[in-house]
Amino acid sequence: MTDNNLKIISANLDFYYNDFKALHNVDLKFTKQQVTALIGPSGCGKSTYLRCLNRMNDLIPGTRVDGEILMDGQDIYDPSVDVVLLRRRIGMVFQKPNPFPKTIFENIAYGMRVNGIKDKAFIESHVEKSLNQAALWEEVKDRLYESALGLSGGQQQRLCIARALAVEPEVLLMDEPCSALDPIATQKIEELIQGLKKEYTIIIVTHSMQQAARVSDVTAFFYMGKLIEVGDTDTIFTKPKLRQTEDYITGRFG
Ligand SMILES: Nc1ncnc2c1ncn2[C@@H]1O[C@H](COP(=O)(O)OP(=O)(O)OP(=O)(O)O)[C@@H](O)[C@H]1O
Repeated sequence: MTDNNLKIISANLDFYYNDFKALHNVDLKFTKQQVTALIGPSGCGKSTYLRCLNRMNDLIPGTRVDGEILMDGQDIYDPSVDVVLLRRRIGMVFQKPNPFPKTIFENIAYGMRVNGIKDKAFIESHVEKSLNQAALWEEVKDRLYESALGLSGGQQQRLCIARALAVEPEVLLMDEPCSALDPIATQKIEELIQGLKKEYTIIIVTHSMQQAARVSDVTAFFYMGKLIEVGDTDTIFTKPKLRQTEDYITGRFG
């Protein structure tokens, strides 16, 4: 694999909440147009690691990062980095759908407006494009000016994905995006992830082994703040190298 295929590299990454060291020396690489699943038992540091990738942890007082994270070869923790711009390039979808209490249209248009875009036709076409990308357009095209809060949970989560895509990110971070959804809505999101990976680098935290196996190309197993094993998803689930990984994926612990 050439370095051109690598989107993000973390090297020797340590992370602290005050004196508590939550991540130890994490070395991990993310390839373009691939889905990487982060798995591991509760409290192992999956979400902490995910939030390091777009500097969301900066918002938590008393936190500290050592080591480096490079995106396209550039250190995202360099003091010269514009964090707002960074988060535009690395979008995020959270556990619970969190639409704004605005219309469906405004939820998607919001990011463009914040970025100073005023051209009405441009905004309209991008709202449609983003909703299409998130496989939601057909369901909402006749109710764009109704409140987003009237959508079902699964629709709200797809709206949040559309909102993240509307500012044209390069990477999409998803922190247990299906945990609040029923199996049908979950299936829709999983299909969506498969489609989106053609254009984006996707990193997903999931508690579901089945979900990791279904949607990801690469799986990284974390335990107690350490990256234990990473590899092709098929290999991790059928022939993991380490006993700890095998015990977790077979349900013997966690
Ligand atoms: N804001 C915080 N302040 C202090 N400690 C925190 C904070 N957030 C997480 N931690 C601690 O850091 C460790 C890793 O937590 P994290 O939420 O990253 O794990 P996780 O693998 O995502 O867990 P889960 O699967 O339960 O969401 C845990 O010990 C947790 O208690």
